[in-house]
Amino acid sequence: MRAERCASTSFDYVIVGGGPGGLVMANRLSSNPNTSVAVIEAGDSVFDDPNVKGVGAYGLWVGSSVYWNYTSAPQKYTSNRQLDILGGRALGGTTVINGMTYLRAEKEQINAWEKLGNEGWNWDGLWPYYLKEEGFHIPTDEQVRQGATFETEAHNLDGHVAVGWSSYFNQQNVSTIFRETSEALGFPFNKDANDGRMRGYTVWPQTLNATDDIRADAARSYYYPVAHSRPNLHVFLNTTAMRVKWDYNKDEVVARGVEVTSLPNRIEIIEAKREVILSAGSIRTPALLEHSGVGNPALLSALGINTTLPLPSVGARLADQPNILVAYSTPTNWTGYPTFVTYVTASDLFGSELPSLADEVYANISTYASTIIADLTPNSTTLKMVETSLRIQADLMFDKDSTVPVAEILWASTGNVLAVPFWNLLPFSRGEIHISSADPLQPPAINANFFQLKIDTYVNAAAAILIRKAFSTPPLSSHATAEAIPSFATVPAEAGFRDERWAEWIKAVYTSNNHPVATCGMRSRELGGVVDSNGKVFGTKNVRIVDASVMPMQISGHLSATVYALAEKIADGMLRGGNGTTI
Ligand SMILES: Cc1cc2nc3c(=O)[nH]c(=O)nc-3n(C[C@H](O)[C@H](O)[C@H](O)COP(=O)(O)OP(=O)(O)OC[C@H]3O[C@@H](n4cnc5c(N)ncnc54)[C@H](O)[C@@H]3O)c2cc1C
Repeated sequence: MRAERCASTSFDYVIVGGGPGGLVMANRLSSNPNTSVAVIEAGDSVFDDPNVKGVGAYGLWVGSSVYWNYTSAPQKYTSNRQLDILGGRALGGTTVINGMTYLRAEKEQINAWEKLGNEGWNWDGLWPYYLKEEGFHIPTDEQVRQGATFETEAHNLDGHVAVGWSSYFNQQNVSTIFRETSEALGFPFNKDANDGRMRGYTVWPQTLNATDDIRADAARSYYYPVAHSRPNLHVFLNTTAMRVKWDYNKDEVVARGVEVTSLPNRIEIIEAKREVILSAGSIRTPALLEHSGVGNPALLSALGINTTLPLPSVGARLADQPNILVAYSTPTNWTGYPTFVTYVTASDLFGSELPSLADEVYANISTYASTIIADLTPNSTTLKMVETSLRIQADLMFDKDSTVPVAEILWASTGNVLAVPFWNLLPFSRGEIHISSADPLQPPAINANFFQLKIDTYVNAAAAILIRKAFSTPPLSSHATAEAIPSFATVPAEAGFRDERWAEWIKAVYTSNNHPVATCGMRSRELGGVVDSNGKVFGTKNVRIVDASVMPMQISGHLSATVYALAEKIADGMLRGGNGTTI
């Protein structure tokens, strides 16, 4: 199936980016037949691409054109390493290449969004939209025997995104091993981590159609089901937005459309009668704003771009996660596709050392904020703004009763390897994404400043130590032959979480977890927000952002479930009127 080109170049809503954010908006806004909607997507349709749609083909898209293959800026805290940073480039966005993990967030993390000045953005406010997005497939009896569990109240059977377990899950045979090991270590079995409580050992579902093992990407979920019945919804494929074009009135800047390029040298304006909605993702949305003259005036003028709207926080305060792998050799040949994870809190990781570590973190918050600001483009934010959000994050992590997971330990088994990718879910380090050329077709500079702050290394080191403990705990211990990565020669058994040998190894091997957020954060203006609680860009009359870039803080879940939900909430606000109403 293909999305068609369209002769018209004027629509009520022009949406840039066909990922989960953009396609939820397209679907909901075009539900009114009198409202015309255009989606501009740089990539192609991958509806029939076997390397995308087949669940068993995961990763076969590597080397194809369905993704943006960025290289990060040199990471100055890790020997200037440059990392691969990926993003989907197709109708469906990054959901056409992602790992299909469906995991939402911890309640208190979403509640914290409200503390940043976003009225109504709390767990209870987002919950109906988590349900609305989901079309849950109840696991088969065989999948239940293999470990799949769920709480009925946490799921909806009728929504758009198919969520369930594939037939590859049936072939795995490790569920009880990981579960019993996690329980022996004191982690409770969590029947369903999608209900806002994530801690413990859990079995997660995936965004896939369980009947036929087909990936449920955003296009398959929100666009193709309505594509033929909505002549008012148009998708421009292989079309790249270059900048927003403006009209001016006295108080606010007004978008009149988007300048795009499609065929070589073919440049046109797609006009927006009501709104422009930017959904190009955490990496490209801030870049688009900057190419449109919205951002830090000093940065823009250095590139010869006139400032239409000074908004220095655009692109600032990027938060991403570092991904690391521990691996053990095993005599068994493991099969299937396990989906098991243990979510651990700071208390789980640091035990009796938690109070002193928490004291250390709180005592250093101002220093953390100063370090972050010193690494950002000058004047993008203030000490108070950064300190406020770091303190909220510290409270989430270090309260003695906190249930917020700070690390994800993902149990994978394949062939003769027991692999355990893991990551610090909530690093304190912050970076930025800014354009470095006046050419909108050039990618921006992406700099997460990984391991800017020592506390981030401690969390990863403590998680690695916990994984080692798991491999010496039955029943897992009886299946592991030797530690292959990092090996006890590289990091000796006695090394604690503050040991420099952990830090050295972690910094040498980590990759980006590809979960960038907060580059156009939803926060009050006083706290350096780029958008308000309706997704509206401050100072504009009719530009909204609806994608992962508005998430003001990192979450412990994987991002797509929350991007779908936040887009559903913003769309609902627009359709209901009130503050979310468009002009
Ligand atoms: C390798 C990888 C694995 C992941 N695994 C998981 C997982 O297992 N589970 C999970 O929940 N999340 C996962 N994620 C993250 C998740 O998929 C993304 O966070 C989510 O898709 C972000 O949605 P978005 O709408 O913000 O942007 P995107 O999904 O990135 O969509 C943005 C779209 O905008 C288009 N675009 C960009 N610039 C322009 C332009 N100038 N003009 C026109 N179009 C443009 C892009 O081509 C893209 O299609 C993973 C991410 C990666 C990279």
